[in-house]
Amino acid sequence: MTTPPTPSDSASLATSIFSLPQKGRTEAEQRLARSANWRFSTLCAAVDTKDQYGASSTPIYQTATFKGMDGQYDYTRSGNPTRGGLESHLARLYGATQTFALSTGMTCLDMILRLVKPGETILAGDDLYGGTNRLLTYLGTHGGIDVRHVDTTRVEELLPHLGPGNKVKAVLLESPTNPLLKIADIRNISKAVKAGSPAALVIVDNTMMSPYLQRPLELGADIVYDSATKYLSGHHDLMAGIIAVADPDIAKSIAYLINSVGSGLAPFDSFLLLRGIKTMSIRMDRQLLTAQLVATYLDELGFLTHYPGLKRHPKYDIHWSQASGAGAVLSFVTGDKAMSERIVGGTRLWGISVSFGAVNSLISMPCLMSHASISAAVRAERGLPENLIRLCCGIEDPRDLIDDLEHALLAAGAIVPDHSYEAVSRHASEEIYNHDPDAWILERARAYTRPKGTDMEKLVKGVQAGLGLGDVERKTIKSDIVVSAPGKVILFGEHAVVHGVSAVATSVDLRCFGVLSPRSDSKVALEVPDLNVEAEWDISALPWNLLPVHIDGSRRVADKELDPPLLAAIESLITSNDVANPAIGSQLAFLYLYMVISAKESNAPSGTFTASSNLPIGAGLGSSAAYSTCIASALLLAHNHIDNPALGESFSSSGPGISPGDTDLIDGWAFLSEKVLHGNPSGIDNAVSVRGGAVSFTRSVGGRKGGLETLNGFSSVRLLLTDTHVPRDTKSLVAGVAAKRLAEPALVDSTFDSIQSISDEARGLLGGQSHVGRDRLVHRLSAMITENHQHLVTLGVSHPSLEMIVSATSAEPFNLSTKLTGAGGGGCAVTLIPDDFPDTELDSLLSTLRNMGFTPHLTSLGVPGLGILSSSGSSASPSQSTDVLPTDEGNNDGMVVPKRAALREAGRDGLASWARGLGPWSYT
Ligand SMILES: Nc1ncnc2c1ncn2[C@@H]1O[C@H](COP(=O)(O)OP(=O)(O)O)[C@@H](O)[C@H]1O
Ligand SMILES: C[C@@](O)(CCOP(=O)(O)O)CC(=O)O
Repeated sequence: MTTPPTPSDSASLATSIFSLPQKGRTEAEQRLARSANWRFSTLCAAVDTKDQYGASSTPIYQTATFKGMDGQYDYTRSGNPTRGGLESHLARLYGATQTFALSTGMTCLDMILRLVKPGETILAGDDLYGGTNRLLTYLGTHGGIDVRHVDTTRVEELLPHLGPGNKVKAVLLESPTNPLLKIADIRNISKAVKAGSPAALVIVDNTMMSPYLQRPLELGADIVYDSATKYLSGHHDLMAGIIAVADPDIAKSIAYLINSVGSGLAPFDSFLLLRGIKTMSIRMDRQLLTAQLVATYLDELGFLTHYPGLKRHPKYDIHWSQASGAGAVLSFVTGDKAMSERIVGGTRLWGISVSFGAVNSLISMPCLMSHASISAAVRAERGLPENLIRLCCGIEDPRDLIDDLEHALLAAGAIVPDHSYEAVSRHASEEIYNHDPDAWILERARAYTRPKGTDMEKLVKGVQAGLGLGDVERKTIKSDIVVSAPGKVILFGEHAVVHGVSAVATSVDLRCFGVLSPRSDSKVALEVPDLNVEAEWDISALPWNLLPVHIDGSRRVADKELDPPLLAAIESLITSNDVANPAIGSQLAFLYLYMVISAKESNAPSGTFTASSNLPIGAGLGSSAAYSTCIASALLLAHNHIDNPALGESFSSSGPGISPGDTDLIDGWAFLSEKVLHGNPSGIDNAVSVRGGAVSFTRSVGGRKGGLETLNGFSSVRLLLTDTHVPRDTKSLVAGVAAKRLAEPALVDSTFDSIQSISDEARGLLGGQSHVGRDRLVHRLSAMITENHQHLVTLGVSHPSLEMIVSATSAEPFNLSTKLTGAGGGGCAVTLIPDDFPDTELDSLLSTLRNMGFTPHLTSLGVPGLGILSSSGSSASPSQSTDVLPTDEGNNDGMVVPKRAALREAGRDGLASWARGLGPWSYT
């Protein structure tokens, strides 16, 4: 590996602004003169601030106008002291006569290209940033400008377009290019253009380098621009662009345009940018070091890697003759688009995002993201591989970045362990890193090899062989399976329902969402960001020998009972140090279902299940049933035990998407998962979550017949759900009621009888056929809510926080009826809101509850049950495991991210719109 020259060794800056006369200088001018020999880092940090109070940081002049007739400033569109301070600071960094700070890098290009008139020609590179390409295309089609793309890595390609009679006004270059890191010889191109077309302007987009590493004005360019959103700002907290020019006449024309259009940078952003610039060189030093390590690592592993810091880069010498660093962006080719998607989706520390230059490291697939606005045909023509991955290094510890990338490469099957390699100890590895990072990275790369061939099956086998699994043929999941299921609110009958009493419940518009995505490394993984769960297991390390003999994997029936030895064996696999109980429950339920539904090791697919929910977890709204429904349905789909509506087997846009037989099967397995989580659940939660709508549910107990009846009169009822935020555990509350029944059978049984009468009346009133008037209906429901709550108090499952809500809502002026819902002991309360309850009082009730520290939710009731995504995302091929998300960023027309990552990142509030944007769903 070559050690590139450090940027601080670079030649001193051009000094046009330092050539002031010696005599009669002010203090500021003297300082400026002395600074002529300062090195770049010093110049970055030493900002000259002119301020009446001597502020050491440039103040923000957040004003549109300035008073008076003869001051330096009058209107911020034309000039502003904060922006002016930034611009003079930048002029020193760029070695420019003048710089301009604008709202984005693209605005810079827009201003510059307004110097080109209709009929004139722009010669532009053929591997340009997608946004540049888009603007050039627009000018070609709407501005009457002749835009020609040429390979700017070859000076001779430009020559035929130059010379007498040509109308070339602008030659637009990037070096290195983005994302292929091609190098243009800026010095020689500038010379050739000056000789052939003296009127033409050489314009360089310097964003990939920043003035720290490359200053094209010193190489003969006329205009340089940078997207300051990248390295100059460094924090991705602002957007800005900089134009730097040497020739005062060009500066005048550009100043005229900026003032006319009003594209100058706002004062606050100018301030932020100035602050970012002060640390630019130290940030970049770390970024360059990491990029060199990552590029060497990928290169050593045998990936075609584009980075001008690699000695074998075809234009290595030219690059280092004009720049003092290789930048923090590199790209590499895997040869397989689906594999690239898996790698990108498999990283954690590398954020999936467009842009670069910030303190955080980023990973992207340019063809799907930053360069999506270039058509696939043009991308192919310009040699931009669809599977190209771009990495933008930040300032994190390079060891963590390599760990994360290595993990993703392994999980994607892009590399496999090399068994001939004898690993050094972790301690030795750290020692090597501390003394010689270059040697360390070579050592890291030696531990792996790339599987031969790019064919998926070979890759899977290669991974398995690498993990010592010989020729085990695993079942594979073809592509992402995406599901969702709602929570529920029990209106009457909780707890009693466990003992055979009927209960009345409805689904609520808060859901759990799950994505089961394929992997090819013989591991199964669970990610539940809401509970900080990120766990993976080697499939071969699961206790397959303990599977009960009756499980053979071919049955279309769910197990009714848990197998305690199997459950205990799974429990022992879950590391429980410092993980909260909900996290353990979610892993147990998943792994248990994963094993019993797979039935045998060879049938167990390698995949990652990711779940996230906008239901409050453990608050009595059925979060566990929604989660259980998601895992059961996703696993059944992976095994083809139920029809996949995405494949059109049972889906029609008008008919029901999921058949009644499949619905019952999912419900059965979801119930088993509920048993893992709760011990002895009644089954009402999963019944409602799977089927949606509203139901009256009776569990079959002691030979008595159970049943499920749909209720259609629910939708008209308004309910308020209030979360106390008091945590509780359904399993122990249910067990507590069972214990009370043993201790006080007469009291508990008579309470159950009373609850049964309430549920019976509610079923009659809400079944849809009741002829009772509206007022009477609401009046009866209110009375029954109050009564049912008292019975739950008798059963010992209320909580002071719930009683506070009951009192607050029943007090004047509200006079409303409230009960706990679900297991109680905290969790949520439900309040009936009559039709004529005034909005003003509702607002006042909501703020009363909030002031008490509770969170009220008004949600829709009786919503659809289990949903399965029917769009391409869950069908045909692994390469479709991504979402196109609309984005406001001007860089691209649509950002594509793996579904799993999108789900993780949607956040509680973004889940519903993420799911809506995915495409059509089939519901039970
Ligand atoms: N979105 C989720 N992802 C993973 N596990 C979950 C999720 N929601 C619930 N669980 C599991 O279910 C348990 C909560 O169940 P429970 O106490 O019945 O609450 P709820 O009344 O909300 O269903 C959690 O402790 C956790 O183990
Ligand atoms: C208490 C119970 O009746 C309802 C479940 O309540 P929760 O949503 O887990 O709080 C238990 C059950 O029916 O399984």
